[in-house]
Amino acid sequence: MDTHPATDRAKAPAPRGAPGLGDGLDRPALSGAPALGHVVQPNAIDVSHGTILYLEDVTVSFGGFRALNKLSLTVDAGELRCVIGPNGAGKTTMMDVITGKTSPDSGKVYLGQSIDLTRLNEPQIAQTGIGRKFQKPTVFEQHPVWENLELAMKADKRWWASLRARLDRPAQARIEHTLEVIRLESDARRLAGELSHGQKQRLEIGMLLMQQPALLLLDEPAAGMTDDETMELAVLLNRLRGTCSMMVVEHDMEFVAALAGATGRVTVMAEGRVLAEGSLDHVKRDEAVIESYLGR
Ligand SMILES: Nc1ncnc2c1ncn2[C@@H]1O[C@H](COP(=O)(O)OP(=O)(O)OP(=O)(O)O)[C@@H](O)[C@H]1O
Repeated sequence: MDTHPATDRAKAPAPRGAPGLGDGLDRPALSGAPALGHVVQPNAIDVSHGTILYLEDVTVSFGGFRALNKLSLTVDAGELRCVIGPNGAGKTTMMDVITGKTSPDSGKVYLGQSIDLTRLNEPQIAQTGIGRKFQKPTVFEQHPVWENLELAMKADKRWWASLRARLDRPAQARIEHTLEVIRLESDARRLAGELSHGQKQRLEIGMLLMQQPALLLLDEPAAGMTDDETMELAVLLNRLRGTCSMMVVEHDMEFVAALAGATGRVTVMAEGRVLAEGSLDHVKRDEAVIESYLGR
């Protein structure tokens, strides 16, 4: 934490304004990440200190109630971070703050070293490369799977210049590659509305991937899935490691175990702050975590 501009401004002062925004062609991307291997971003999010997301002492109050209470947390570039915690711990509120849906009363929220997210509005934050998936899948049900991905790519302004009425070869290749990643190759021509819940969830993740996010926020993506669908989703997210950084809020502990493995960091939130952090084994043994969340 002490290497971040929020605490070490002499080394790398955070610029004023909205860095990396403007004509929609210069959205920053995580430097070093292949982003599905298609577009090289001219302006990378500065992850030179290894941090993609930095929250320090973030407080959000609703009336007199503190949903976030001096929350401090960092996510490393390329990391897949699982966040768990009891109902009302502030997990969704944290994601709302990161994406600009909710403004914090106080605290620092940075993407990389220099992008102060508290100075940006929701659309600007989406342009910085933060993608968010809500619990319920939102796909275009009346359109085929392929078109869903195409529409998602066209929503990304950087592609307007290169996308004509017909997709050029590189654009088609991106869609084909994403179909393979989300394992829906054989469903490309089916209407999205005909897909199972698990397939729709994977399609929506694919739609987010078409926008080449640097950081993906996933809010209970396994909710409502069968066991098989849940494990297939875990395989997909594990495959995305190195492509983008991810933060996954989840209650399903088997899913969390499949994502975190033996060494992945898990954050436990309670009462608007971090209660414990470390490997899944570590937090499972933490007395405070057992008390407030996991039970005996
Ligand atoms: N807009 C709001 N107005 C008032 N209170 C709110 C608002 N949004 C959230 N809260 C409260 O803030 C607290 C944290 O809510 P939040 O949804 O962030 O928790 P959570 O950890 O995501 O819970 P869950 O696991 O149930 O989704 C809760 O007590 C909730 O009732």
